[in-house]
Amino acid sequence: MEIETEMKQSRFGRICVFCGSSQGKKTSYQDAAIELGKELVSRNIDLVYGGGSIGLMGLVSQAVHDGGRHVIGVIPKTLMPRELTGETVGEVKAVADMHQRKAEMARHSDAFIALPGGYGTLEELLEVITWAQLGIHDKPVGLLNVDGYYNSLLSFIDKAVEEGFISPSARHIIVSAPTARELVKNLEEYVPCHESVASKLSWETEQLGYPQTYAISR
Ligand SMILES: CC(C)=CCNc1ncnc2c1ncn2[C@@H]1O[C@H](COP(=O)(O)O)[C@@H](O)[C@H]1O
Repeated sequence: MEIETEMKQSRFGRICVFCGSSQGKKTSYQDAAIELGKELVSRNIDLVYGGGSIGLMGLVSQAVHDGGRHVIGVIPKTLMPRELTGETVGEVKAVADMHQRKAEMARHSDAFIALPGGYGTLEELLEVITWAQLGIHDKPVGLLNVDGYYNSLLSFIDKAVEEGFISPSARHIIVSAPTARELVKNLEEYVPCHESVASKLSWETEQLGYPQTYAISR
């Protein structure tokens, strides 16, 4: 029988987490960030995130670090002073700006997960969904819908499908679940099925700075 602490096999080496630089008003958001960190640890997965110790970003990174997994914080030079974003646990990757930060976070990860957050989180989430739609990557994108926080976003996306602005196959890019355990399990089983407008290889150099021979997906 599988015991709770037993290490689960994962197809992912590293997952990038987008989340609020604030903690949110409900403790369930904070609990979910810690729970997600522990879920990654239990599956032997390392973390890539935006760096620093503020908000949910601090909670998830601390949980992964405390569990003994590697943490990479990708942080623009202008946000590096500790009084702005707090101390980053684990490895710090300094980048020139927010655009390079997102490319680096994507480049180093095998999947993406968004916890509750604000504009920054939404922007990061929608960008990796758009990149998946265009075929820049084929990495799974998960939404941790804690206490229905993202219900209205998911309804809006369904409306965009109904109104003909998002194709039904592109709707399936987003994998959502209410708990970290269910979400990571669903991401492990995810098979990309949307059609992309350009081959992955042709985008790798342009968007992610890869040489053509480098394989993004593991
Ligand atoms: C006032 C000040 C300098 C705050 C520092 N603020 C930040 N520090 C680190 N990452 C951030 C910050 N603001 C946005 N981000 C990025 O955007 C997301 C959080 O933005 P938000 O709180 O959801 O909108 C994170 O995933 C992170 O990658």
